[in-house]
Amino acid sequence: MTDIDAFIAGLPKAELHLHIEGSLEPELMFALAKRNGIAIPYASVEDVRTAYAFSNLQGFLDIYYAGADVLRTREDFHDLATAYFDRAAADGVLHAEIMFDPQTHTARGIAFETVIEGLLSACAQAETEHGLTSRLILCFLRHLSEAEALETLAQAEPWLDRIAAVGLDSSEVGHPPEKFARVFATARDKGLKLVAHAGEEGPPAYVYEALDILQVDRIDHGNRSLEDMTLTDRLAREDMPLTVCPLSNLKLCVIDQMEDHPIDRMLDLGLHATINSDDPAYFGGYVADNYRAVATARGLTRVQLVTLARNSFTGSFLPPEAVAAHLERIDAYVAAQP
Ligand SMILES: Nc1ncnc2[nH]cnc12
Ligand SMILES: [Zn+2]
Repeated sequence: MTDIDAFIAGLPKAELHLHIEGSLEPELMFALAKRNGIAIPYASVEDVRTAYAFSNLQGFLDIYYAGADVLRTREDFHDLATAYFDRAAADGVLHAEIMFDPQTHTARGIAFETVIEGLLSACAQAETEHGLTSRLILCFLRHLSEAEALETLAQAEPWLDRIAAVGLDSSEVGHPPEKFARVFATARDKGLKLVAHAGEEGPPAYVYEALDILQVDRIDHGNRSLEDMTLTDRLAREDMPLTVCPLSNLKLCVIDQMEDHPIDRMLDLGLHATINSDDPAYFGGYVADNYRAVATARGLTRVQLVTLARNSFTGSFLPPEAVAAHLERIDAYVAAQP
C-alpha cells in the first residue's frame, strides 16, 4: 500500500451516494439465487463480471434491475446492506446515507415493508458493530410516472420518521426533474430532505430544475453543471453539495479516462464536491477505491483529499453537532500523520 492509499483508508469519511441495490456483489447474487431457488442468466461469478461492461447509463440500469430480482425476503435486504456496511467500515466510512429503490421491488410483488425492515435492521446492526451511523434515502424511479412516485411515498408513510430524504434516480434523459415537482413538494411538506440525480447524462437545464423546481438539498453527480459557468457560480455560492462518483463516471462513459475526471476542477471552482461509490458492485470499487482512483489519476494532494472528506460530513444530513465531531476526528487524524 502506498502512503496515499493508507492515508485514504484511514481518513474519516461519509458516503452520501450509494444505491444499496448497486452493492449486490456477484457472489451474494449467486448465494441469494440459490437460497430463493431462482434461476439467473449467468453461469459463474466471472460470467457476471464480464457482463458488467457498459457504454451508458441505460445499459447499466437494464442489468442492475435484473440483478435485483434475487432480493426477495427481509433477510436478503438485511444481508445485502450488512455486506455493504462491512465494506464501508473497512474503508473508513463513519456515516452512510443509503439510497434504495422501492419500486424495483414492489413492482415484483415484494412488500415495501420487507425492503425497509431488512434495511433498517442492518442499519441498527452496523451502528452496534462498527459505530457506523446511517440514514435512508427513498429514491423514485424517474422512468415511471409521478402518480407511481406519489403512491410509493404513501406506502412509506408508516416509516417516514426513519427515512431522511427522497431522491430521484434511473434513466435521466427524457425524464426531467420537473416531472416530479408535486411529489417533491409533498415530501418537503412532510419534513423530508430532498436529493436528485441531475447532470449525470442530462443537461445543465436539469440541474437548474432540480434546484429551482424540486428545491433539492443536494445534487447527485452534477458533472454536466461544468458546462455552464453561471450554474457553477451559483452552486458554489449556495454551497450546494455534489455527490460525485468517479468510478461510476468512468464505467458509464461520462468521462473517457480517469485522467479526465473534473474533481479537482470542481474544488478549484469552489464547488462542494464529495466522493462516493454509486453502485460499487457494478463499477469496480467502494468509496476508498474511488478516492484512490481520482487521487492517482489527478495527482490530488492530501489537502484536497481532506477537503473532500470534510465536504462529505458538511454535506450530510447529520445534525450540526455530529458534523462538528466528525470534523474534529478528521483534524485529529491529519495531526497524527507523520
Ligand atoms: N448512476 C445512476 N444514475 C441513475 N440511476 C441510478 N440508479 C443506480 N445508479 C444510478
Ligand atoms: Zn446514483
